[in-house]
This record gives sequence, structure tokens and C-alpha cells, in this order.
Amino acid sequence: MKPKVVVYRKVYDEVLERLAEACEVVYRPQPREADGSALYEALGEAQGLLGSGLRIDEALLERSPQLRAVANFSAGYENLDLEALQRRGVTATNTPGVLNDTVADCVMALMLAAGRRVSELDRAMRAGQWTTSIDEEWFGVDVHHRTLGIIGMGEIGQAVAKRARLGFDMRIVYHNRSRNETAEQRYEAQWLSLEALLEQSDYVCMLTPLTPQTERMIGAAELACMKPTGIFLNASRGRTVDEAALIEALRERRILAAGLDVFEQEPLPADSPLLQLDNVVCVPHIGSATHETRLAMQLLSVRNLLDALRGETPPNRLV
Ligand SMILES: NC(=O)C1=CN([C@@H]2O[C@H](COP(=O)(O)OP(=O)(O)OC[C@H]3O[C@@H](n4cnc5c(N)ncnc54)[C@H](OP(=O)(O)O)[C@@H]3O)[C@@H](O)[C@H]2O)C=CC1
Ligand SMILES: O=CC(=O)O
Repeated sequence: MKPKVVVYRKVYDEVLERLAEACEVVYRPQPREADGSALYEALGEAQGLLGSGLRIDEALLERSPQLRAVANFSAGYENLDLEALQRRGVTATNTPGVLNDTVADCVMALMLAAGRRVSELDRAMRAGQWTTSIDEEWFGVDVHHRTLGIIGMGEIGQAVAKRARLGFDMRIVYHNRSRNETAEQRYEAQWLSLEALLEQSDYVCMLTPLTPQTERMIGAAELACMKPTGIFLNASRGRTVDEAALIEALRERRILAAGLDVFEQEPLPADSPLLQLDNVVCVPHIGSATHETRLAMQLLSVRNLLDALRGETPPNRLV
């Protein structure tokens, strides 16, 4: 008998077709902000679960006694309670790697847009404000030859460092718990303490996973270490930053600008002060959101799930 697999997010047809070759597929796509309750009835007989973002913890596992494998199609996996999964012998996987270049492109877009004020000036033009030749009021700051500080020099961090070093002649500094020799050799990246990185960088980019150690790693004290001309970028998770402190620093112009792909609450509430600040460029968590990359992530999650259900070790096993 084919194992029953519940898919809880919208996926490409090709993904459903691939799954259906080996599994009985129950397709229950629900928006990311839904609480999962519409899914619960399908979970009773599920042996596999595929999607991203749903909190998978003891309470959900309690409802899914047959579950053997959980496949996240995302690099981040803070939605998974790995200890609970391990206790129950459920294999869990994510999809790192295939999205590195796409997320790094998005980080560069945020860096360029924040530095050169692309969104703000686009809004000004549309409002009919370009009436005379432009002066200093609309000038931005350079990206090339500046210092980029990457907090979390992992797979995506290195893809950002490559673009910044080889394409924009930037100096790369980074902060990890351990040294990244590849980044040091390939991109002349220099390890710094967090404080030194914040003090020396023109652009600071957050790219750690969300963990108990990185939650609110950037708060008022850290933002105060940044240059007043510094630009803060976040493509990790919103909760790695104290968003209220960031808003305050941007509002008071204690830092110059920010480029944000991720937010404490997603979707970002329409009344968020971030949306009122001209020195903020926001995009709605689109780091990996191209068709090619989303399909690659989903197909990798299918491979992970099928391997796990066959009793083989999947390429991206977490537990
Ligand atoms: N915006 C988006 O759409 C996307 C966002 N992401 C986010 O980016 C994150 C990173 O992805 P990826 O590059 O693949 O992950 P990696 O695991 O390859 O890299 C994470 C890096 O963070 C460092 N790190 C972890 N904990 C700490 C800490 N406490 N202090 C300092 N550094 C730390 C690690 O180094 P060390 O262990 O030495 O400390 C590692 O170098 C994901 O977890 C996800 O949250 C991912 C994809 C898309
Ligand atoms: O945020 C996206 C991810 O892949 O993680």
C-alpha cells in the first residue's frame, strides 16, 4: 500500500505528480498564517507531511500517530520541534543549498535599494516631485568598496559575500560562532566579534538561523554600535532583531536605513511603523521566491520525503 502524504502548502503540479507516483497524496494547501486546524483531520493517517512554516510540535505529533517523515521546503526550520520529532522517531528534513543564489540576489537587491534609496525615489517620482534637477537631498550612499558585515556566514552568507566581494569590491567581515575558512580564503572575509563588526560595517546583514541564541541578537545596544551612516539588512528571520528597537533607531536616524525581507510578525501588519519610514525598504519575505528556486526546493523536499519513507537517509536529514 502506498504511504499517505499530506501536503499542507500550495505546490507546483509537478511536485504533486512526482509524489503521486509513490504515495497517496492528500492535498490541503493552506495559507501560511492559518493555524493548522483545517489540517488536523487529515493528519490522523498521515505517514508523511510536506510543506513549510507549520509549527510541528508535540501537540501536532499527538494527532499524527502514523507520521514517519516531515519534509520542510525551506532552509530555516525553527517551525520544527526537533526533540519532539526525534523522540517519536520521525525523520525531519529541510532544503538548504538550492536557494543560496536566489536569496543572495535578494539581499543584494535590498542593499542596493536601501543604499541608493530606490523605493523612496521611485515613490517621489510617482508623486510628481521631480520638478528640477536633483540635488543632495536625493543622493544615496555607495555600495561598492564599502564594508559589508555578515552575521551568519553560512551557505547564503557566502553567496552574498561572493557577490559583494567579486562584484562590488566590498570588504567582507563576518561573525559566526566558528571560523569559516572557505569564506576567508575565497572572499578575504575577516572574522570579527559582533561588536567590532557592527562598528566597522557600512552594511550589516543578518543571516543566522532563528535559535534561542540568535533570538533578538540585534537590539538597541547592538544598533547603537553601528555607524550613523550604517545600513541594516535582515534576510534571516524577523525575530533575530528587536523590531521596536530597529524602528526607533531608524526613526531617530541613529542608523541611515534598513532593507528588510523578514519581520517579527508575518504578514507585516498594515499599521506597522516600518511602512511609514522613508528610510526602510521592505519586501514580503521573498528571499527564495522565484519560480525556478521554489520548484527546486519543493522537488528536493519530495526527494527527502520519499527517501525517508523508504527507510533511506535523505540528503537533508535534520533528525
Ligand atoms: N529570507 C528568506 O527567504 C530566507 C531566509 N533564510 C534564513 O537564513 C538562515 C541561514 O540559512 P543558511 O545560510 O542556509 O544556513 P547555514 O546553516 O548555512 O548558515 C547559518 C550561519 O549562521 C551562523 N550562526 C548560527 N548561530 C549563530 C550564533 N548564535 N551566532 C553567530 N552565528 C551563528 C552559523 O555559523 P556557526 O555555527 O559557526 O555559528 C552559520 O554560519 C536560515 O536558517 C533561514 O532562517 C533562509 C532561506 C531563505
Ligand atoms: O525563509 C525561507 C527559508 O527557506 O528558510
